[in-house]
Amino acid sequence: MPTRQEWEQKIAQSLIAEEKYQQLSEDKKAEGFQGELAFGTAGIRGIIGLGPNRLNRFTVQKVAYGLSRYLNEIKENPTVVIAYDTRHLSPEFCDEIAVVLASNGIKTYRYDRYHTTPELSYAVRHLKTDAGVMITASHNPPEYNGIKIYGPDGGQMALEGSKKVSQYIGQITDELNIEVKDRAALQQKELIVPVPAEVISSYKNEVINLIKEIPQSALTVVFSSLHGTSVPIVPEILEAVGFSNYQLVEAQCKPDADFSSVKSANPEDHEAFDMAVELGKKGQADLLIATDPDADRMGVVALHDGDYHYFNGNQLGSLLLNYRISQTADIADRAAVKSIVTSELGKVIAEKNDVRMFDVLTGFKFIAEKIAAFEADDSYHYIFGYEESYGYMASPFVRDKDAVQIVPLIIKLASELKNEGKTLVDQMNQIYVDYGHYQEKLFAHKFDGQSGKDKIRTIMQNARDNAPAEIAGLKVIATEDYLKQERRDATGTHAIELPQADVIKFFFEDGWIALRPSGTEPKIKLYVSLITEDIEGIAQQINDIFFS
Ligand SMILES: O=P(O)(O)OC[C@H]1O[C@H](O)[C@H](O)[C@@H](O)[C@@H]1O
Ligand SMILES: [Mg+2]
Repeated sequence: MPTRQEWEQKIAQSLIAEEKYQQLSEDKKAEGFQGELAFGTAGIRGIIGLGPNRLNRFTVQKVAYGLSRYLNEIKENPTVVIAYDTRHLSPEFCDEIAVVLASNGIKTYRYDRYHTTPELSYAVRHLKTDAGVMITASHNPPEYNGIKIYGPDGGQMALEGSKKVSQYIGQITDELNIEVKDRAALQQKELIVPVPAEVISSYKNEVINLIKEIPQSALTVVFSSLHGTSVPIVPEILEAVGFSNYQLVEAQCKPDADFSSVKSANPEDHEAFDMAVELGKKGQADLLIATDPDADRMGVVALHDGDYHYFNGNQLGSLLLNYRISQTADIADRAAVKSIVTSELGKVIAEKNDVRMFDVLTGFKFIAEKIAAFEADDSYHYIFGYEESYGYMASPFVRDKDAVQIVPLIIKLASELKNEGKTLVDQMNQIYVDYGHYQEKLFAHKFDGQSGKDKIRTIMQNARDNAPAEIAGLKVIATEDYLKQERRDATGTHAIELPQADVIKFFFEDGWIALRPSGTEPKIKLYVSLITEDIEGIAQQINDIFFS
């Protein structure tokens, strides 16, 4: 493996600005050489910088070369489609990946401007390529970028495939000298070609076909792309389905790799809505909607009794699931899919409406796998999938979470409610009455660097070794350890039929908590899902037990 000195001698070819690198502290420089980038929940994600543990031209070429080795092993003349978001170096990384793939004989389609992650998922399916690549770090801070890799179904590559790609990447010993051919010659040979325009229009038509028409109402909306990829495509679709009562947060709807107007371009964070709230208040807008930079996550804030109410991902998922159930009443054998750390409320709603709810591990790739399984044995009709992390998918013309199809869907629901004199908050309260007052709270504790990784590991180990019989006064009636793949309850020990994952769940009479290290950010997460009137109080007590 190249030494740090060899890396520093080639900084001019790394796409990393030398003066920026020289301004870093020695510790920060050294972190770039501690370890290597690896697959997480959603592809490979890392800080842009110099070294094998950073995103730069050489590590991006290495991932591309590993992918090309994998694809050439499994397929004659494989093809790939690549898209990129509005982050730093996304277009440049897209170029580098296209050249490496094409240099290894792989025909590569690439978009010529930024596009959303759901459009990439769709392009894989529409062009029938063998893989897809999306250059993005999704909701992560601006100093990150990343590579999401997709399989032929348009879902993020499943564990088995990503393991093989990782093995090929690991076999590359000299990432500073990966051979590539001349880009112009590759384009000449049509080994690098633009994504046909009809792929873009065909995706939009699929969304329009899902939504049909948004009923006229007095509903008004403020929308923000948080400097990401969802503008112009979301406004174009809203106009196409007859909705023009929206205003864009203009300053935020311009691509900006520094996400300058927000502390974090993540709709999970309430501050991401600050400018939307300011604009919304001027005209008493009913809904404030924001998507994350690659437009696979959506957050919503609703005006109710004169105040703006922030929904969490579980609540939005429950509202949308309930809506999809009402929209698909004529379909038999319906199924919905959620992650194991997503609220129980969705399961109660589904099963009380004769819809089967399936639980999968965190990661939309597992929802995509479930849809593929339903199609393979024609067992169920998928109507909705979601995760508490603000990711939803209604119609499976894509196989990843898709904020572009969900924004018009939530507007359509809100518009229908508006005509009944109701808000999304009224609808949420009705769901609580009908199915149970499930409340959720998420604590995400950030621990950076290697010491942070060690601390997270200790917390998880401690929770396993000292599995409590009671937590904050709640009796533990069952424990699920997804690393051991076993559930323990009063009836004994049972196997968990899901792949291994570093997650522990403690169950109570009225809900559960889960502990899980994040796979996209240096965080450990505590998820609380309980029927309670005081989620803040009980959740804080539980958090203090594990994190004080
Ligand atoms: O909790 P994490 O591992 O950070 O993942 C949180 C979310 O990150 C990404 O958005 C993935 O696409 C989601 O599937 C996942 O739920
Ligand atoms: Mg995202």
